[in-house]
Amino acid sequence: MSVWSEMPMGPPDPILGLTDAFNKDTDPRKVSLGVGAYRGDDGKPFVLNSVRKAEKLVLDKSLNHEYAGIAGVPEFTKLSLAFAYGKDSPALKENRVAGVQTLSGTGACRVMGELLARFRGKGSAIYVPNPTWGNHIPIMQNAGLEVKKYRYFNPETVGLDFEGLLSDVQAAADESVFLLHACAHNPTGIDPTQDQWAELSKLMKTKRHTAFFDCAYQGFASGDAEHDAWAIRRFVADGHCIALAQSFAKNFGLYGERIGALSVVCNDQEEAARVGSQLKIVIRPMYSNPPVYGARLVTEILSDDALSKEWSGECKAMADRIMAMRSGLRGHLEGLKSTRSWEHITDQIGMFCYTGLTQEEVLKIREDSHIYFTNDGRISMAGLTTSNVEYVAESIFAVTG
Ligand SMILES: Cc1ncc(COP(=O)(O)O)c(CNOCC(=O)O)c1O
Repeated sequence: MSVWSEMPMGPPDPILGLTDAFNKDTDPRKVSLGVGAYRGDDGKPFVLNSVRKAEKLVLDKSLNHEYAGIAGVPEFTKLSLAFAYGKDSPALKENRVAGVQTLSGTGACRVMGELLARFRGKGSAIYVPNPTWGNHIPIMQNAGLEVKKYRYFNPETVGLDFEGLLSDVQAAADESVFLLHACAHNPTGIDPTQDQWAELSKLMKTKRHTAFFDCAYQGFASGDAEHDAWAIRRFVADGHCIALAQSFAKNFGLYGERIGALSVVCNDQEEAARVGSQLKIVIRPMYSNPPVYGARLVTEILSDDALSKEWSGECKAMADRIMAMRSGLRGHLEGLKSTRSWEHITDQIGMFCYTGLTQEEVLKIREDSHIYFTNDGRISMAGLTTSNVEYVAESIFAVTG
């Protein structure tokens, strides 16, 4: 008998477990539409040329492998915040934004969860959209917060339930914390319009709520990084002291480098210094300090105008390919004279399409056609290619009519 003997087998992760099942499937027609990672039209992972150039630049510098500080590579964090808030952000110019490098977006969310539990109390609430990225819930629960849901998705219209969202924001106790997806909502692909963001900002100000933006797709949603940061910059301009999680996994294709950032807009420089010190106190005993390589790559790109421009073009190309697959999938389904409306496929934005398929339909498509996507009907659009999009449409049509 050992301390490990009684340990039960845990359930597979709903998203990553799907990839394992796909890998085991031997049917040649199989298609993986599960994990939210970009693939080219060849179905393979895509390394951006701008990243390849950054790799060479970093290599040529023969840098050492010393620890980064607890807060990470300072130049990376500075560039990351300017990327999100804008080069001319008054908040950045006034040095009132506390920022740290984190283990990608997941790490940023967890550090924020821990900070909130520490200063608002274990069991204090955080509101997340219903539905949200599956991992948000265990991240925040494990950090010691109570996860509450606010209405977000309307199954009837397969669109945003903005009235429901507003009334839940109104009904929450004053000074609540709301997690908001900055762009390309995961899993629905449905974002508020700019007018709706503006209205939400006003209401959250009245209620003195704190907005915690999770931004994992800046540039990848619309193809324009400035456009995708609109909500973040509007809230800051409206005077919100927001928190912001950033991920460079998807938009820079740096998934496995675990590069991201967490920042908090404060009232002044002195407050930012205090918040920064508390962020470091959370990080130090969690993982001490972050890996340097991803930070160096992003720094090379964001600090060089030519490389930034090249990156921007490549990120737009990724977004454009996804949009082409949206039109393709919708077009084929309509061409098959499907009885359902599939407009939402092209109305939605970013990595995912929330199809509105039931779990039963998803499992039948998986069974009959060896097409893998999550039980909630979410399709990772980057898994579609010009050679499989028709097959996927036919397989969906076979089940939905
Ligand atoms: C909203 C959101 N926040 C944060 C993250 C964190 O990603 P990372 O930790 O890789 O930066 C992700 C990445 N999602 O993962 C892909 C999937 O849902 O299949 C995300 O979607």
